[in-house]
Amino acid sequence: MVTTGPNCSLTAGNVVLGQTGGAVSASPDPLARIRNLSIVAHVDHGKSTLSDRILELTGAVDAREMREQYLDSMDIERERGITIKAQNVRVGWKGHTIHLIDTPGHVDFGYEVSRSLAACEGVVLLVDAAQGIEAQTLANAYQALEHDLEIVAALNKIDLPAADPDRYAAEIEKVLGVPADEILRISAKTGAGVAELLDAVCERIPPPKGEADAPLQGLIFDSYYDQYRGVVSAVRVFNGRLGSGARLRFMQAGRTHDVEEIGVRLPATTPVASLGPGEVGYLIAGIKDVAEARSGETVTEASRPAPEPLAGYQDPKPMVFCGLYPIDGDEFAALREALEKLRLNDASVTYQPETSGALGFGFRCGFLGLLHMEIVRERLEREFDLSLIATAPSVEYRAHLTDGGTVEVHNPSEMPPPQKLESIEEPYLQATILSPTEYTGTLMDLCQSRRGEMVRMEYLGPERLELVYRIPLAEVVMDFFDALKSRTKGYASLDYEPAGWETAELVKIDVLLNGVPVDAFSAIVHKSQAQEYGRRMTEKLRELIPRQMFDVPIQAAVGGRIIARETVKAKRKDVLSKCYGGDITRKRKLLEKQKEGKKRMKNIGRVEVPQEAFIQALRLEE
Ligand SMILES: Nc1nc2c(ncn2[C@@H]2O[C@H](COP(=O)(O)OP(=O)(O)OP(=O)(O)O)[C@@H](O)[C@H]2O)c(=O)[nH]1
Repeated sequence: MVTTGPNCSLTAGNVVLGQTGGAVSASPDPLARIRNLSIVAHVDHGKSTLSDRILELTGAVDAREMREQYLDSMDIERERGITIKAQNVRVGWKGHTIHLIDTPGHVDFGYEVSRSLAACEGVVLLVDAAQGIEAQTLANAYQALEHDLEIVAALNKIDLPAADPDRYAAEIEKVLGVPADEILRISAKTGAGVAELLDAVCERIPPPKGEADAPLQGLIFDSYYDQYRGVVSAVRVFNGRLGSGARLRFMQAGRTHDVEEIGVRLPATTPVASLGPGEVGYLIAGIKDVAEARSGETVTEASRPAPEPLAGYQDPKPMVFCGLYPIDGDEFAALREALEKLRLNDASVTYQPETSGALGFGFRCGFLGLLHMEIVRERLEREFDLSLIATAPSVEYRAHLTDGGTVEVHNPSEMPPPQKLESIEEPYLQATILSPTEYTGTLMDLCQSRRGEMVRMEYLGPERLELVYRIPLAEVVMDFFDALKSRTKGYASLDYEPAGWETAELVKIDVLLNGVPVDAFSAIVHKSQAQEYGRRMTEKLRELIPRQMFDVPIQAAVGGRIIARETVKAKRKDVLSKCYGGDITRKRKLLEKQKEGKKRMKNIGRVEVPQEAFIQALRLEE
């Protein structure tokens, strides 16, 4: 398993790391030798690999026991090779104590990135030496600058034959203003240059500032639920001292809790008596719900509270919604229980019960983004052993009514009828795309076909381009990312941030089977795309719905007007006609099978629709 570094001992509440480690309490200025930093990088540029190498090099984890990507602990993270939950660990390097704060790499978790950065004085900006700057590199660099952090830039993967560090160092200098000769060159895989990187971190990133005697102000920047300990939060102390016996006030949630344990990760969790200014560790305070200890919370002492919380708290708001239904209707209670448990760990998921004529009882769930949605669904299926149908993802709309009221619409069924509607607003994003210049035309085409408006176009070098578009979120949640990748052979990268609301001409489409609307297939789309959506959905359903004893019309309608129609022709033969009379056991088997299949049929407008048809049809966008 894990060792806690060479000569690790506990003194006076602070962890002192010997040999390579730095003593937080031994120095005259306890803050001078602390460095708090985060490694930020575009996805796959090697952040986790570098974290692993640093753990190994500083002796925090024994090389023999090193698992790949030590800090990514969730199964799904490991399989997908992405980091979802921020982790943080304390290591020692040449007399310094370094807190390494691991930030999530995906845009869906942007707010968590921002909170993690608020706990740091600097970042290591890692760039793949064979690919150069990508969209998230820019987003990360801008965020670091916004938080006023020192940027230590490093080109990674210099061991690759395709690496061209000189070229990309020049690119970084031009685009981000970091002098090329200050950019480190490393290989997180072989370990080359990693020691020099740690030296540069200690030299260039400033130590934290803070008042030990002031009232306590600690920033919670991550929380997860542990089934034995309750909520475990990552905390960075800014002022005062967080002591193990304290009664804490969570300033935003307005709750008081007693500290059960505080400690640091080396990376093994190691309790300490207190954490002083500039220090990073974990906090357990008998909390049962992560919503009470969200990222961005400020903790202070109940007996001597700080006059105000630290800046910048924000409630994460779901951006993407979908209905989740158990394939087996009997699993509804199990799904509710699973969602309750999952939410203890992930306060950003929202859910409320809903009923669908076609799919039965389920929940309308809200997510931070598409990847978040996929992860939650996968965790529900995997960790709670459920089989689920998800309806097409949608965004939140604001419907302004003729009587002056406003309704938030998370589901096509909540859309007010056209005669009551004054206008509808939809959420927009500012999307930044980085791509080789040869794809400029096809990318502009794509953005325009998704109702995007160009904000800016800039050359980052002779062969690379930055495109910035304002684009409706609804257009991005569908399959924008896949389309972007396939049109550019995977070379373009995307980052985005919320950019307000705009009025749009949106309509609700209903899909009718034999004259009966099927709520699961309703959608809100832009007027210009209604025809296309209707045509595709009806065509797809014609293929998926088995023939019945009569003709089945499939129609798409907008406010009572039919915009597309297909027909499933009546069948002529029944199943038994295949069995030329003779073999009775075979006939029986066939009838049994048919009965089995029927159990999984839904009856809509006298039409028998197999469960599978719903699943397939809802995959329309893939
Ligand atoms: N050749 C080579 N490959 C590397 C190096 N560093 C990382 N890789 C590989 O690059 C891939 C991505 O590395 P990760 O460390 O998972 O990247 P990441 O930035 O943590 O990715 P996310 O957690 O998804 O943001 C993996 O296959 C690594 O083995 C390096 O220095 N050289």
